[in-house]
Amino acid sequence: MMLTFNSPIQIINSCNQIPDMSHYHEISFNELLKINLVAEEIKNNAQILLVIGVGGSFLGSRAVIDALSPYFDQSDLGVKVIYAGQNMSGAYLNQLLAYLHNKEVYVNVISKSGSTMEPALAFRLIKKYMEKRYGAFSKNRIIITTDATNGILKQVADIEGYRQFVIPSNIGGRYSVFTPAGLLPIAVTGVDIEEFLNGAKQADTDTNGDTSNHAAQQYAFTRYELYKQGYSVELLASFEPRLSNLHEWWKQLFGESEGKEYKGLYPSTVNYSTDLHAIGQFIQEGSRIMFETLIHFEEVEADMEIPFTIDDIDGLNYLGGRSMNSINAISKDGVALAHEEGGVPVVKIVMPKLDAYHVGYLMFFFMKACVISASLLEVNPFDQPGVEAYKRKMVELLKNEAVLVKE
Ligand SMILES: O=P(O)(O)OC[C@H]1O[C@H](O)[C@H](O)[C@@H](O)[C@@H]1O
Repeated sequence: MMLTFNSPIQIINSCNQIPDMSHYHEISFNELLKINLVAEEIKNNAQILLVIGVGGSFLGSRAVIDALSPYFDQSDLGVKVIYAGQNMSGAYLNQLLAYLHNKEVYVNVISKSGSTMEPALAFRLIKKYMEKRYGAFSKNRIIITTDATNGILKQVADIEGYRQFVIPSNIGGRYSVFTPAGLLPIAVTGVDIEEFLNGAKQADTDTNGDTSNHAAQQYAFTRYELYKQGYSVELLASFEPRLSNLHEWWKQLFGESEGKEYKGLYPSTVNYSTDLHAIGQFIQEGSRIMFETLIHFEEVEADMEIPFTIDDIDGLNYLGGRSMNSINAISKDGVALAHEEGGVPVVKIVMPKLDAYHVGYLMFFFMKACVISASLLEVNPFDQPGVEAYKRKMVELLKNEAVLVKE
């Protein structure tokens, strides 16, 4: 991994208290074996794995699956992972049931607390659907990933006798992609989860040491310095469209970890080059509130070469013989130069290859940088009191309404 800064920030201090984060990626041999066995069973018996979860309980697996899957469905691809419980749309659930109709289905309900409204409601509906469709065998097709002892979902799983995976109690949702919450859905799509974990482990090793000036520390300090200079938005950008859900995962990670006590950078994201033709104008010449973090993977599989044509009617023969990825890489450099000139500081994160190992590396790097960054802001990276407030208000409103309807 290479981290470069177009406007280098001098890092004077180093962070002395980076907590040990090895438990975020360490998993026992038996647990890994169990995940791989269940993933194999799902692959052999289903076309669809329906993941029911929201926030940290689905953003991580969706990010990795999307980043490492082909763009277009392939008939021989095996199991397709789809999601529910990440919104409150009745139309979504209605159409989901119709979509599942003639496909073999497994369900993985993922909720750390076991009580989040969106997945709980979706599961109530899907449980009924699975029982109607598979009868007593539905028990084999529903897998629960939750806390080891707490929560309603844990109770339901025990009562119904569903198979269970544990999200360790000391790992919060947005940091849980290297636990069974992320690993089971990822494994089902055929991604090598051991390689994914190896990447995380290496990132952890590379960013350890109290005073060393490693990449996670540099990134965190740069963000902090820019924040102090009045840049209030960080724009995460990448050049491979299938990374757009990695952006969504990053958004939750940094947004929920830092946005509290009226502090924090607002995490925003763009996909290039698509968004250059939509929001590029604002970035170049709009309010000077943002800096940009560009992610680039040097090697992406299945590249294409630009063909020569005899007439060169479109005038593009000067690019003939070049690969699309190499042009994409130049566009990244062009973006960085133009935005820098327009007053947008640019941080570049360059990864050698888009594969399980490097995606694991990058995600762990971000997790570590996020914890350091929150400590610079002096906020707790592991809680989300603001979200709890929304949940309480919603339940209050729903309960009041229920009383009114009864009266
Ligand atoms: O896994 P769960 O307990 O259902 O939580 C799912 C999500 O719920 C809330 O929105 C929290 O703010 C998130 O941090 C969490 O990831």
